Amino acid sequence: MAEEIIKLDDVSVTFQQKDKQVAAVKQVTLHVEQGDIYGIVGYSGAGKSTLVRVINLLQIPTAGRVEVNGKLLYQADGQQKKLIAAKSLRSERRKIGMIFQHFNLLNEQTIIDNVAFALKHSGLKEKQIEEKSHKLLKLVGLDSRATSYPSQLSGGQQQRVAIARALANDPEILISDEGTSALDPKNTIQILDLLKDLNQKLGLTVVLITHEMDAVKRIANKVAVMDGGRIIERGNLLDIFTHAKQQLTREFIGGGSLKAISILKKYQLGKLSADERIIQLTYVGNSVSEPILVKLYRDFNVEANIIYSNIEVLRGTPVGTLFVIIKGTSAGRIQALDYLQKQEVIITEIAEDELQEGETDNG
Ligand SMILES: Nc1ncnc2c1ncn2[C@@H]1O[C@H](COP(=O)(O)OP(=O)(O)OP(=O)(O)O)[C@@H](O)[C@H]1O
Repeated sequence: MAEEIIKLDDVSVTFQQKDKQVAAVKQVTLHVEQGDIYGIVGYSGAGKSTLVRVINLLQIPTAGRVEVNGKLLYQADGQQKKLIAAKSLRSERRKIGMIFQHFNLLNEQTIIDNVAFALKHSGLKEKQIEEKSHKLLKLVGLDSRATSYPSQLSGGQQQRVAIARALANDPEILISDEGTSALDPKNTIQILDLLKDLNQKLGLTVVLITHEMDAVKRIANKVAVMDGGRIIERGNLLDIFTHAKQQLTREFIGGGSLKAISILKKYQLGKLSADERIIQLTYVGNSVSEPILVKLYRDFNVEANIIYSNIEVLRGTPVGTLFVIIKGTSAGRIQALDYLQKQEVIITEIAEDELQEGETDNG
């Protein structure tokens, strides 16, 4: 197991507003391993920004423990609160880069000066700062625009500059707080791919806050879903994708399971006879579908009717989902599932009550 570079334990953040308290983060424990691209998704107001601001103590928690890069930054034991000294905090913060939705560049300064600005307190000489700034701009593919001003660049290019600036002090961690939310789809993909590239090239740990699951599907290896200040579900991307337990997680994942369940409900396909079951088959990489289902019939006398099929790409790997009704004797069905498991197909049985309560209409 890689080293845990971010350890938030039992962290709560409560804001005091005029006449009420807002519990933005409630007893959240989140451990991020070095080299992770950890996606944190949730609707607006779920507490994502507040939680990640705790990582570099831009937000001091009300309770809990914060350890980053092996250093204890904050700990609250009852009324006793321990906060790292201001000077050490400044130096620890340099190891944590951050990018935001609105880039936050200095508009009256050139691109290179925007990057150089972050090196002001680095102890480097002017010449070295200039060299390093060029190197950083090269890393994000923008060295040729060094003397341009932010307004002369596209949104995607401006975010690249912000990334170069965030990397100026060679951080171990990069936090992206909705870093692609203001970008069009093409620029979003380019920025996400750049983050993945930096993760691989530099071993940079990335914490990716977003309300767009597609961003997470493209680059994250782990994901946590936040709702009402809590993490309601977490895990590695494929597990969450194939075994989401919470309805909200399924809403975020979208695609496969929600659509299939809505079709099953709409056409009342969930009303099964005693020898039928609905199963979800998920397979990674290689294609399954027809030949395997034919084999179920031939070898185990189990019929399989496809209700819904879908392919998604997770971190560059195609992942197929099939919803099928299988029909056969109990023994035949057991053999069939056993066979599918041996083909490395992930099997999830869909409980009938999931298909009967309430209505979903997701297309
Ligand atoms: N400085 C603050 N003072 C008072 N309440 C705050 C403050 N910052 C955030 N909140 C409240 O805390 C809750 C969580 O906000 P937060 O910004 O962390 O959510 P989020 O999931 O990041 O959503 P968004 O994407 O809209 O920023 C919200 O109810 C918000 O109004």
